[in-house]
Amino acid sequence: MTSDYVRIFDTTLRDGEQSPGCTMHLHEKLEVAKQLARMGVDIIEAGFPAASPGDWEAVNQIAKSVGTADGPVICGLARAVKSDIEACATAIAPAAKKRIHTFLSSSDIHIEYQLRSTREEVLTKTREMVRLASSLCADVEFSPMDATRSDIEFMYQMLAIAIEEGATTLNIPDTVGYSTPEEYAALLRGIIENVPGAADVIISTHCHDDLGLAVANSLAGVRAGARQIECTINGIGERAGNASLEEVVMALETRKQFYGLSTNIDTTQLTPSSRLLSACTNTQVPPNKAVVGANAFAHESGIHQDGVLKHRMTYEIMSAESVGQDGNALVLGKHSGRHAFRHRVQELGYSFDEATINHLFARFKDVADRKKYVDDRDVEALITDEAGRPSPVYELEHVQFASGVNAIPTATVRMRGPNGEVKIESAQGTGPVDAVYSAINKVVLTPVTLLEFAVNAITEGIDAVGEVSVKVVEGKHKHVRGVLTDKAADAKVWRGNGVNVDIIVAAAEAYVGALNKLLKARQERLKQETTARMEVASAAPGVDLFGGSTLGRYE
Ligand SMILES: CC(=O)SCCNC(=O)CCNC(=O)[C@H](O)C(C)(C)COP(=O)(O)OP(=O)(O)OC[C@H]1O[C@@H](n2cnc3c(N)ncnc32)[C@H](O)[C@@H]1OP(=O)(O)O
Ligand SMILES: CC(C)C(=O)C(=O)O
Repeated sequence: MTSDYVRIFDTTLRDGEQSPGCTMHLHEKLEVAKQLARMGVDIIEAGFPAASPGDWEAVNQIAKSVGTADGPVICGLARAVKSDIEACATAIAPAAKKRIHTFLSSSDIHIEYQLRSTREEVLTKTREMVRLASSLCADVEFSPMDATRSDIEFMYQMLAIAIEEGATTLNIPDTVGYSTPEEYAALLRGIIENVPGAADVIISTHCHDDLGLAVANSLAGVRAGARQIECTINGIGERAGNASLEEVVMALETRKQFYGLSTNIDTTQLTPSSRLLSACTNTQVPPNKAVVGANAFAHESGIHQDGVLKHRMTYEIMSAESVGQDGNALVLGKHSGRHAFRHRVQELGYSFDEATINHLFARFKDVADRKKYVDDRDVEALITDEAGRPSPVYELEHVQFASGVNAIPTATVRMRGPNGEVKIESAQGTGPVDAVYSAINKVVLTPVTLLEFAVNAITEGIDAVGEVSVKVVEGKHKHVRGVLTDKAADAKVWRGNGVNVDIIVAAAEAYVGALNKLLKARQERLKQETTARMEVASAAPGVDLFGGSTLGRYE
């Protein structure tokens, strides 16, 4: 039975629940079933009623509350066993549209070892049990379990019997995920061509992912004429799982011209469904999971980000919004480029000239080299740090330090001074920060008092960016917990901030920042004093113009 419509048969609540650790409580199964209905699946396989009273109850509740006339078909699974089929029939009874799905192995390995039976007995059982199911429900699906490892002629016989006894859907399971797309397509074509009546029933795919081919096999199946795909949210299921619903649906949707097929799925419900299931089963969706993974629409590398900023479709084949994700994301990291960085800075509400962007970008790369994720707070921290920084008197070009248990904390700094001169100094200290500050003091030669030193982690995690803020005053003074106690109590306090993944480097940057502000202010003061003296000198020749303190004295 071919048309251009593919039924989506969701088995999250049956095969999906067979995933180790994915068992759900009744209320969770109900919630998931409601979401599946909202999303527009055609059939919900709600469980295996004979498995336990709890599963019977879950199937029955779903049949009652989700199996409405305009809702999905509610299906239950049953072995080719009378009591299983009867339990299934009673469980699904309240649904407006219902289906019994019964199965029996067709492969010799299953028949001989698992069923401890014979081909003849299996054919008889198929006839009796499909007949029973059909007597209880008009809509019957039959699966020859382990179809892809079965003798093909024998399976044809089994399927023909199932059709004769009323099966309306033939599901062809690749139970152990053994098939390849070409083989699976050939298998389905063979069934449609060779099994009497097969062209008049719905052929269905049910593929497992043991070789990572479940989605590819399912798609090959619909190319070969299948019009039902059995699949699960997030691809959960026995062992490596089933074909993932979101992947098959989006493959059909995105490649509509190629497949020429449609489904009833509201694709914007894919991510909400994935998240609901994830919460109910307490399992994380891998970030790189197609369609619903956190990284499915995240671009980290500069070339891709630049492309996406210029035109989304350069690197996206579907939109994040079309599958219910919040939107795409340009994730800043060490592979990012200037375009993405500038874009993020603008998104954060800042605008800078090209030179500043380039400077910020260089600092960002430095952070990104040492940090796995650079988030908005990191970028904001860099911007704030940059904005509060006057053009430096001293530039900290290099800082290195050594510290440890029973080690003498030692630091070396290389700094460029106001006239472009480079100075290198080393010092020891009580700890690495003290050693770095002592080395900086040896370069700057400006007596100061450190009033406050505070460390703050701006972002979380072991690779977080740290911020150090310091307060200094000019000269050597006494203070108690940052409050000056001597005659300089009203001295101007200079603040500095440093932001870096390395807290010692952040401390060095903060200190140099505060010193620069102090020295800059003094330069300004001196300039004003000089201008005033010049004016006096031109009015009274012979006066000593530079009798007071000078910046040069400290250098
Ligand atoms: C590929 C699939 O996903 S198939 C579905 C798998 N899902 C499940 O098994 C979940 C629900 N299952 C259960 O709760 C239990 O297995 C039950 C209630 C169905 C059966 O439990 P038990 O009676 O204790 O049997 P157990 O599970 O140990 O063994 C399975 C029996 O079913 C038989 N069996 C397996 N498949 C079928 C079948 N399609 N039709 C008839 N009998 C079958 C086995 O041969 C075995 O029979 P045996 O006891 O005569 O040796
Ligand atoms: C019951 C059948 C359809 C099954 O789950 C399988 O064979 O994998």
